[in-house]
Amino acid sequence: MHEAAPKLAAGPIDVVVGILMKPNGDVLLGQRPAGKPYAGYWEFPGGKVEAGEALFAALQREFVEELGLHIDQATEWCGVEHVYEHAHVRLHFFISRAWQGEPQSLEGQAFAWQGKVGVAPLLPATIPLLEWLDLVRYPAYPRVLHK
Ligand SMILES: Nc1nc2c([nH]c(=O)n2[C@@H]2O[C@H](COP(=O)(O)OP(=O)(O)OP(=O)(O)O)[C@@H](O)[C@H]2O)c(=O)[nH]1
Repeated sequence: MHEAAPKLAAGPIDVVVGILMKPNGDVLLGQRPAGKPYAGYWEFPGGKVEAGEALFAALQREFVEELGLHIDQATEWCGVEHVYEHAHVRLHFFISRAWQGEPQSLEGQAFAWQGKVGVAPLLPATIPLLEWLDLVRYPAYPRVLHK
């Protein structure tokens, strides 16, 4: 008799996240709307990558859907993997300093431009990013200095 094959753990879900950064270092955060896991928590805008979709295309799509913004250019910044009780996610964080339009609340969510981030609570996997942001906030990143 064969034993039942062990259930394979679901692989991580790819999520793209965009940090819009103004020249003065302010970044845009949104509050998760009712009905989603962690409703009311603050996050950087973004969402799940669809099957076969390129990361940057997914980022552009999410910003159009959620905020009515067009992202012209973004830099892939860092990746964070996190296991929540509802999902195992692999987050791909981008920084964009080039977009068109003003954010609109297309999903009824609140949003806020923040220098030192003062909104709370933040999604757990996003909390460490706030400290790392200070590394890239003011100079154009990456910046190479010459003698
Ligand atoms: N957008 C965003 N998602 C984040 C961040 N940090 C973080 O852990 N996540 C996680 O990444 C996942 C994003 O999924 P989502 O449910 O918002 O994606 P979505 O907009 O495509 O949702 P949908 O499935 O309702 O269409 C969630 O599990 C969320 O907890 C963040 O800073 N921004």
